[in-house]
Amino acid sequence: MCPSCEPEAIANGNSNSNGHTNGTSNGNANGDSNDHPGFTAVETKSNPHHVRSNPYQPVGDFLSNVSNFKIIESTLREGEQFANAFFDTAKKIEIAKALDEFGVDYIELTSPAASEQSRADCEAICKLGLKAKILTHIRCHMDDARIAVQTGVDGVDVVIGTSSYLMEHSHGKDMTYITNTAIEVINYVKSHNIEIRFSSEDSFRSNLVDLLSIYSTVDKIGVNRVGIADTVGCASPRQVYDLVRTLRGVVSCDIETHFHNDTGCAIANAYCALEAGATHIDTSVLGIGERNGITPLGGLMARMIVADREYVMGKYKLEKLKDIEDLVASAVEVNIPFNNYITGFCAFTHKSGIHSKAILNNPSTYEIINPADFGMTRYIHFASRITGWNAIKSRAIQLDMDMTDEQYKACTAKIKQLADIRPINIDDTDSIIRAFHRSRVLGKDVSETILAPVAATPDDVVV
Ligand SMILES: CC(=O)SCCNC(=O)CCNC(=O)[C@H](O)C(C)(C)COP(=O)(O)OP(=O)(O)OC[C@H]1O[C@@H](n2cnc3c(N)ncnc32)[C@H](O)[C@@H]1OP(=O)(O)O
Ligand SMILES: O=C(O)CCC(=O)C(=O)O
Ligand SMILES: [Zn+2]
Repeated sequence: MCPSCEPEAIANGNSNSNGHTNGTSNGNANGDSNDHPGFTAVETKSNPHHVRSNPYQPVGDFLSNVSNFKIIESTLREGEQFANAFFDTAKKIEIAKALDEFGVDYIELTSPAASEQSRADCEAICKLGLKAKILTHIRCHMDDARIAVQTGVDGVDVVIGTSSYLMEHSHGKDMTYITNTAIEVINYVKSHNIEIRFSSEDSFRSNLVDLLSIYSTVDKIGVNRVGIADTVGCASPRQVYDLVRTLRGVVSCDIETHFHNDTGCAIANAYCALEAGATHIDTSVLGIGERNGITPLGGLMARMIVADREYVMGKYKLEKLKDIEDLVASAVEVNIPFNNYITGFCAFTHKSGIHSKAILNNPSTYEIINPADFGMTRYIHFASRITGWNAIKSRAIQLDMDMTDEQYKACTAKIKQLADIRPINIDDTDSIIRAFHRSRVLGKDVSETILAPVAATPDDVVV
């Protein structure tokens, strides 16, 4: 974050120019994605948000788990499948501890069959004594199962593809073989008193009868969970709802769901799965995973806090989200996207005059999420041609420059005059406010030194 955007610095009017010319930076190669040039942290008249009855509140449904779900955090499994990911042992431990502190229910780790170091890391994380249960993710194969149960994990997630694509081109096995092997692997893992989940890879391109038949079989032999996976990201929320609701009527065990984001539905699909009765959602930090990844932890939190704030706030340490995202972003060498849920640099920045005025009166007007719930700050952007006088008034008051409403409006017109010529920043706006206040309110001469930095040409700004 740039020094000029520190809330304290802004609140006492000591903002510094950082050389940026506008407030629409969307991050750069230096990881400098949190700049807020021209923005100001604001105290609003009503902060925190008003709680009003919400006409879009989830429809009451006794099968819905929108207010009672668990997170299987897979940054250390699915996330390791992200193109840029390499986590050494120390980094895996740091991430596992951070996720545990955040409050995720499960942490899923790469198969110990993947490599000797993967196995050793799995053992090391199991020995940390975290509150979260530790899972590892294996193929539906006895060789993998034998290694997994020796690692000290609390549970094993078994997966095998059931779509014709995968049965033909990946493992080459038919449903009879899959069912028999699944039964053998499940019974073996269960005999070690370890949690067991059975999942069909590529569920949404699998035959529905095949799916329900194998889930019913594994449910009867006592799996803890079955999993539905949208491996290629093809499912729509409605398809998810239908499949999960159907499955809910077939099995009595928990239902885990896993959604890839190829078509941008990963969060919506997770939400619909919960509405339909799924119990567990797979996430990864920033959504990292194969291709463009899966349901992001932060995005899921954003969605769920709107549905049931009390449940989410009571269970997860939301103020730790940004640190976890920074940790993972740096480990895999990416920037946090400018439009990231909750933590993107402009997630709580209000720019247009109409929005800013209403936000200053009551943040619920244009915010569905209270940034303070995540330890984040709300900003008003007040350095552009679309800034209104209410925003300028709030900035002037922060700077201790009281004026009449007519003067604020005239001052705003001066700011717009310059902003029509070139992008302006926080210093430009502040200089105009100061110069305007000095000349119009205090009746003093405005020296060139005050006007110089703000003017595109000496005649641009005349107060
Ligand atoms: C959709 C997902 O994300 S599933 C999870 C993906 N995770 C991983 O792949 C974990 C990391 N993987 C690895 O390290 C390796 O792939 C290993 C160790 C698992 C296997 O490595 P290799 O033996 O070299 O095989 P390779 O990776 O080339 O091919 C996968 C093998 O698993 C088999 N296979 C694939 N999926 C499954 C499955 N779900 N259950 C059982 N076998 C499977 C394939 O038939 C193939 O076997 P074969 O070519 O030896 O007959
Ligand atoms: O095990 C699962 O349920 C999901 C596996 C996976 O990553 C996928 O299918 O995309
Ligand atoms: Zn996946």
